[in-house]
Amino acid sequence: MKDLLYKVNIRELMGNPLVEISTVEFDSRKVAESTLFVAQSGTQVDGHDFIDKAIELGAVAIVCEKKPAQIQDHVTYVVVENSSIALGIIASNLYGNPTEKLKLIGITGTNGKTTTATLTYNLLESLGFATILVSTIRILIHGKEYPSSHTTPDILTLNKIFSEAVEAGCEYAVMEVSSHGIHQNRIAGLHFQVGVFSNISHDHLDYHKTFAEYIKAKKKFFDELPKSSHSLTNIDDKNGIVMLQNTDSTRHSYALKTDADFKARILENQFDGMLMLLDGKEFWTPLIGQFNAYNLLAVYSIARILGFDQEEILTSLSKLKTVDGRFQSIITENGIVAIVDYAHTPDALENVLNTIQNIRTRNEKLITVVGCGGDRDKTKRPEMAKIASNESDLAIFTSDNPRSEDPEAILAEMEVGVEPQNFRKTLKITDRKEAIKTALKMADRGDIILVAGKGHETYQEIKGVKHHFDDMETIVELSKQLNK
Ligand SMILES: CC(=O)N[C@H]1[C@@H](OP(=O)(O)OP(=O)(O)OC[C@H]2O[C@@H](n3ccc(=O)[nH]c3=O)[C@H](O)[C@@H]2O)O[C@H](CO)[C@@H](O)[C@@H]1O[C@H](C)C(=O)N[C@@H](C)C(=O)N[C@H](CCC(=O)O)C(=O)O
Ligand SMILES: Nc1ncnc2c1ncn2[C@@H]1O[C@H](COP(=O)(O)OP(=O)(O)OP(=O)(O)O)[C@@H](O)[C@H]1O
Ligand SMILES: N[C@H](CCC[C@H](N)C(=O)O)C(=O)O
Ligand SMILES: [Mg+2]
Repeated sequence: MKDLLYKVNIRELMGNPLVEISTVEFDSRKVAESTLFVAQSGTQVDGHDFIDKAIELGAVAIVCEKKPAQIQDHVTYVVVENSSIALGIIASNLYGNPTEKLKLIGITGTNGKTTTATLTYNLLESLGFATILVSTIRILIHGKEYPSSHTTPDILTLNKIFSEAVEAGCEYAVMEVSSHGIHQNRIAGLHFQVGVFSNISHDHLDYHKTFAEYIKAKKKFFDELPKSSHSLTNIDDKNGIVMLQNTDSTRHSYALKTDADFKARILENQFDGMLMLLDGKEFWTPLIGQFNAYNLLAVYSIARILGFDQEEILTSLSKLKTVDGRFQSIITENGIVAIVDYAHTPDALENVLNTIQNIRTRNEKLITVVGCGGDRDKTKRPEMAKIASNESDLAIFTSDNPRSEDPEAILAEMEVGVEPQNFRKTLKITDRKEAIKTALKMADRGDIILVAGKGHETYQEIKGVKHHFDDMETIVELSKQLNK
């Protein structure tokens, strides 16, 4: 117990500090013999209410913020100011402080985290360095895949997988840092070498309540970076400079539109790739769209900050392919261009549609199939419907993951955003497969179908139940069936 508490800010300790601990848990349902249980207050319940339950199941030590009314003699109690921060330090001690042995890069921002993190991982691996990736889609330890349940997992899981990465010989670690993760101290105690900010726009206001609070959550990540680390920000974003205002780390910037430490420009943008001028050098990439120019520039800047050579980075970077469900496209037998993209925020949807607008000839139809997730920020709904109907020749509104909500009610909230002149350009088809089928039926050779919102996801959650669903798979299957 004493070893686990090293560097924890203790207010009061009752009982034996030398008690033998077998494992640490923050969920009473997972407690077994000799567990140290950390009670945290949450968004649904308060972990302090489960202290007795944890002791019943075998907990021998408790870390908490409030001293329980009933103290049990055989149990050690440690009162701290903030138990989720204490949990971060304990988790790191438990697993031998793995992030001190890795060069850890954390990426935050509303959009582009998965893309930037995955491309950074792919770049480092292709440069010959064993790396771990922690992302929304998957966790990869030097090529070995593990499932991922959150964008930023809890701090015990993080330390566990980082310690496995150290064992597997990894030198670098790349992870997505979500605003929920920062706010809930899921990254407490991690030793970051580089912190990256991509952008901030409308999302998660159901959780953070105001945009100012959302910005504050993201900024906290940079405020807490140590002096020895580096921070990198996109200064084309209105809040890019704000993020680094109070950081002790060494600051770096990137931009397409303004002067910055790392600069790039798009020279040509087509459906099969982009020609860019990156830090003064011409460079071809199969990735598409301005948002990917930002992502690639961020990856390049990270690699430069880590000390890699420009030529070496560009050679490997130009070989990197798109990330699953991020502007993933196919051309069907009959020449329809179908694009699957994870755009699930107004900003992302606008970016993807603008990218398509910039490349298309306008002799073809653009059909967008899109929905909005249930139990998530409701203010996104009318905005996304407005953007889709404005920018497309036809917008089909359908279900994303309704979760516990009524799918029809979500669609009704989306439709509020459609401007009167666009009414005739919209359709509402609740069943996502039917919606995709209709889009395919209405498309002819050369037309473009964008299926947005679910990207790589392989399920659809309706009334709390997850069913198998894969946008790309559905498109391929239906286009064959319909001879399209
Ligand atoms: C709203 C939210 O973020 N919730 C996360 C949070 O749970 P919570 O604080 O609400 O937990 P709670 O249910 O109130 O319980 C409080 C405490 O009591 C404990 N407890 C609870 C019940 C019990 O019987 N015994 C017990 O000990 C819990 O373990 C917890 O420590 O902490 C949990 C453990 O880390 C997370 O699994 C959980 O994620 C939920 C499932 C979730 O859906 N989160 C999403 C919104 C999320 O985090 N998304 C971001 C990405 C967003 C993005 O950028 O797009 C992510 O990083 O994935
Ligand atoms: N740099 C960017 N700026 C704006 N939009 C982007 C950017 N990169 C990607 N997008 C758009 O946002 C979508 C999500 O991208 P990505 O999965 O990389 O973001 P994320 O930040 O990981 O999202 P999440 O928070 O859901 O994990 C993409 O499918 C694309 O439409
Ligand atoms: N990480 C995001 C993903 C949203 C993806 C979208 N398909 C949805 O289900 O709303 C969230 O949990 O808000
Ligand atoms: Mg992500």
